[in-house]
Amino acid sequence: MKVLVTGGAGYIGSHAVQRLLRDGHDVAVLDNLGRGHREAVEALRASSGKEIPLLEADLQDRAVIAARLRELGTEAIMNFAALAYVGESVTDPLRYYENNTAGVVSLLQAMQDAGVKRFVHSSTCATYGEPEVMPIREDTPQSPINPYGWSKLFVERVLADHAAAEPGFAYAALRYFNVAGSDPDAVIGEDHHPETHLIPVLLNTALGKRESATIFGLDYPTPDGTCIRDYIHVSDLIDAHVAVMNELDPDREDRRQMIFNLGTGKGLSVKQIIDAVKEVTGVDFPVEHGDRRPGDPPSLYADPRKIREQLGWSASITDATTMVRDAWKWFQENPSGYASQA
Ligand SMILES: NC(=O)c1ccc[n+]([C@@H]2O[C@H](COP(=O)([O-])OP(=O)(O)OC[C@H]3O[C@@H](n4cnc5c(N)ncnc54)[C@H](O)[C@@H]3O)[C@@H](O)[C@H]2O)c1
Ligand SMILES: O=c1ccn([C@@H]2O[C@H](COP(=O)(O)OP(=O)(O)O[C@H]3O[C@H](CO)[C@@H](O)[C@H](O)[C@H]3O)[C@@H](O)[C@H]2O)c(=O)[nH]1
Repeated sequence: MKVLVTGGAGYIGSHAVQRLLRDGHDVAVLDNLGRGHREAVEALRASSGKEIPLLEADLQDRAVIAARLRELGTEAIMNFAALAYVGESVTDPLRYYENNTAGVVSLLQAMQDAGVKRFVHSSTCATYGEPEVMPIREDTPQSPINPYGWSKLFVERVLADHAAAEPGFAYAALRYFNVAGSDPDAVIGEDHHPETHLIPVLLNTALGKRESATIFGLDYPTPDGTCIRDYIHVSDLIDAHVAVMNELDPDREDRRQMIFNLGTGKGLSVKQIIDAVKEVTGVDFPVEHGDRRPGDPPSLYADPRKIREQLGWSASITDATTMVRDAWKWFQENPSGYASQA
């Protein structure tokens, strides 16, 4: 298939590009490089020997994107482009609604202009907010607790309404839990600025780039007092995207709208992740005990049954050690991250 990957210069999107190329798809990238890395696309070009056209554009450049979609003959879009800092979304909500919500509306209009019918979208478990009952099912009520989560939930609504009005359109909204790990061959990796995600923060500490790491809260109602999350390896996450994209079919009622959680179903605590990072890196870095981070629910993990029952897909990696080991390889080989920092 001819696939456009938006946000393809970012962490998760670049892994999608890599996998789609390996599967023989014709892949192009759209990214405004605001938070992505040209070097990620260059590394993929070098390792694959493929050209990988990079369209440096914003989701809201409707006319430019529509023209490019026609030119490329694009058949499906995987959309990873978004701003994704919860704290920033609280201080600058309009930017999040403009980029993450209005941006996707504009992208859908460009798709409509160019007649592209298949859309796979990055949603998030942040759309559920703080559910009282675990595990989280797809029909668990969605009630975000920050503008980032709302900006993504609004897109789910836009997609449902658009699909209802346009029978030729098929989409998936995939609600990711905590994405972790990276390409085991370390061609590409995870490089956010600033970095706030637990595993890369710990790896930076193991590398000596930070003096210590901090556990945000040890008084949660969990077995070891630290927060529990559902970590899914980025390779598994992308595997699910490919499975879903292959099934999307505007002509089949049961394949026009697919909404799935993407997690392993297994909860891991912050302390368990720290133990895995210390074991994999062999570095006993200092860990401080800090206060709770506002807005962090004690425990979030998926019920991953729906995608297993409907598509036969489930995550193959459920242990923290493998996720950390793969991420660590890229960190060791690229201690300063990608060469030019976005
Ligand atoms: N990392 C996680 O654990 C996680 C969890 C749930 C959902 N998600 C979602 O997955 C997606 C990818 O996350 P990531 O961690 O790879 O983020 P990332 O910041 O590494 O990648 C996002 C990419 O999108 C690009 N981008 C952003 N807005 C754009 C716009 N308006 N036009 C063009 N390009 C734009 C950025 O330059 C960047 O390259 C996001 O939609 C995020 O909300 C991530
Ligand atoms: O230095 C740190 C960083 C994180 N944590 C804790 O580690 C857990 C995981 O935190 P983090 O890696 O920041 O992920 P989340 O806050 O769970 O959010 C991620 O996962 C969400 C979906 O689950 C996405 O929507 C967000 O974009 C993404 O940042 C949380 O309990 C944090 O309190 C620490 O204790 N210390």
